[in-house]
Amino acid sequence: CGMVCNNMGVKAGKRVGVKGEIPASAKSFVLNLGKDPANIVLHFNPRFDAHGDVKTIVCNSKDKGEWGAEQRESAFPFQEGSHVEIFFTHDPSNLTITLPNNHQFKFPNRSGLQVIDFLNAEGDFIIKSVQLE
Ligand SMILES: C=CCO[C@@H]1O[C@H](CO)[C@@H](O[C@@H]2O[C@H](CO)[C@H](O)[C@H](OCc3cn(Cc4cccc(/C=C\CN=C(N)N)c4)nn3)[C@H]2O)[C@H](O)[C@H]1NC(C)=O
Repeated sequence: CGMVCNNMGVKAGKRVGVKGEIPASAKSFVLNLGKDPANIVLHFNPRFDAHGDVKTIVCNSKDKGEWGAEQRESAFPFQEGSHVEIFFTHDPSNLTITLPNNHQFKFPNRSGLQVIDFLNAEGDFIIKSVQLE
């Protein structure tokens, strides 16, 4: 599995910037943000070709280990074999995700999580830097 960050202490209004490499053979990658692995406020899952989804961002949440309802985004500014930077910020109601082409979308903060302490990457993404600002 990929990199794991704990105790990040990212409060509402602060931003997390994740830089990483997407390999040429990428099918799918995940960035999870939340409190811990069982309490994910945003499961961010761009799918190049996975689970029947093609070039679709699937987002979800996990509360005490239970998945919520999926939300699909049509914007897909990702290419296999590239370097990207993705920004995440949150407030008590929503997370705002800023994608490489500056496209933004929101995902509800279903748990109302105040502080994002946990970040991990799974699948076809090699984290190069995590910036807390
Ligand atoms: C239509 C049939 C029934 O409905 C489907 O049912 C699936 C199973 O429930 C859901 O799928 C699940 O959706 C969840 C979000 O809701 C998570 O994403 C979960 O994955 C959790 C996960 C896996 N991982 C490891 C990982 C992640 C990415 C890549 C790799 C490995 C390599 C790939 N690279 C290659 N091979 N080069 C490994 N981390 N977290 C995913 O299985 C589908 O969305 C859903 N589709 C729809 C339309 O409803």
